[in-house]
Amino acid sequence: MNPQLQRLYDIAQKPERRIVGLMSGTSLDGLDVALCRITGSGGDTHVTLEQFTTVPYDEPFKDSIRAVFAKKQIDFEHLTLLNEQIGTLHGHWVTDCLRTWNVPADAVDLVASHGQTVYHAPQQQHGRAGYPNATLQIGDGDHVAAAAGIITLSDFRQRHVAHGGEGAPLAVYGDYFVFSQAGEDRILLNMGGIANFTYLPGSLDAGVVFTTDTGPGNTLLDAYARHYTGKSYDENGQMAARGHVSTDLLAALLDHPFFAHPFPKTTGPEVFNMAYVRDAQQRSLTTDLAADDLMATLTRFSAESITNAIGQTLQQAGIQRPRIYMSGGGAHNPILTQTIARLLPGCTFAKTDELGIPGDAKEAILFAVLANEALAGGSTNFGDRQGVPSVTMGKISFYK
Ligand SMILES: Nc1ncnc2c1ncn2[C@@H]1O[C@H](COP(=O)(O)OP(=O)(O)OP(=O)(O)O)[C@@H](O)[C@H]1O
Ligand SMILES: CC(=O)N[C@H]1[C@@H]2OC[C@@H](O2)[C@@H](O)[C@@H]1O[C@H](C)C(=O)O
Repeated sequence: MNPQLQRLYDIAQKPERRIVGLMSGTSLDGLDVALCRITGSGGDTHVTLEQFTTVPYDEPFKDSIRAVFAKKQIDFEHLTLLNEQIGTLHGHWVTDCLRTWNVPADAVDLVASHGQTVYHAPQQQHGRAGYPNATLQIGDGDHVAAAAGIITLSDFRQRHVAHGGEGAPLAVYGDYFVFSQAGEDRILLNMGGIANFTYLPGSLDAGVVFTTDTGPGNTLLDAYARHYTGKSYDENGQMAARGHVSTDLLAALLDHPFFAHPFPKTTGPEVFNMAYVRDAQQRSLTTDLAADDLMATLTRFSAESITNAIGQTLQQAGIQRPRIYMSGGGAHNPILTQTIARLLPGCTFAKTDELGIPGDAKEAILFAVLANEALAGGSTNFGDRQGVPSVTMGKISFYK
């Protein structure tokens, strides 16, 4: 037998696994690296976060990714080169982090690598007859494994798509396994570039767990902060706080087929980008809006699209007063979080940090949990519903 197969078999049988989760999201701020200790699987999963850091991307690297990111037309050679380069870099950064943390590579069982989404194309978005849901992540897992010297699971989204999903949100699985609490209806709201949420019933019934993207989180705020100030985001919502919301522009921003499409649904910067905002400004005759007013309106747009989606879900499911746990970079934006709280007066709010998981680390931890489930779990039945197929995910790369 291939000794690596034996190693994989042994890892699957261990009472406790050490897994490094890697996530690079739509904000392109850097690679989130979470060293996790995981016991159990499925509803018995228990995660201890041992170490966490974000390896920041420098500007040339961000620009290099932006050249192929969420664009219909790109330089295909550049995409091909990036697939290998990102995998190798991510693998080396794992090695660097482990060295900093004084953890030898052979004390780690697995790397769980999300890669970099470069194009997300659910059917409801591309609308092309005869083509399925599709999504593309690059940063090849074989390169991560070879550079880190650790067995790697990667490319998690494809099996979700192969079983009828849109390839996202995947957080629902980790959220259900790690954060479900008997007796408390919970919403786990993640505000990254794109926002999404998971509804976790206090009944713990996997068959009614629900998830969807809601639209933009920070992606438009970041794009315009960069445009106006050269900084990568509107720190603490300072610009938005100075501005006034344009109700005309807000109405135009909310007037898009994505928001009318039934749940669950996913999206990305392929739709929510500066061209989207410019189009809404033209339709609402607000092209000369001041920078602060535009930021205030875009922040309100993110908040309102999030709360509309949560509000509709609560109504449909007959849920009264859930507790909402926020995570992702948007949870650091007080204008965004205060607006959300104002728009959902029946709910109580906290951060996932209160549950022992730092909000900035949550998505990287999620992929460690998915890798754990691929090896040691797989028996949870989420029912035969769109959006949460009952599958495990991740492709295996040996390191030699
Ligand atoms: N202090 C802050 N004030 C305002 N915004 C902040 C602050 N800190 C972080 N952010 C926002 O959070 C973003 C990073 O969020 P995060 O790391 O969750 O995104 P991501 O993982 O790339 O996204 P996705 O979940 O879409 O993949 C920043 O680009 C910024 O918009
Ligand atoms: C295709 C893709 O990469 N989608 C991301 C993105 O970022 C947030 C939102 O859109 C979410 O659907 C997803 O990531 C998280 C980790 C998820 O799958 O749950």
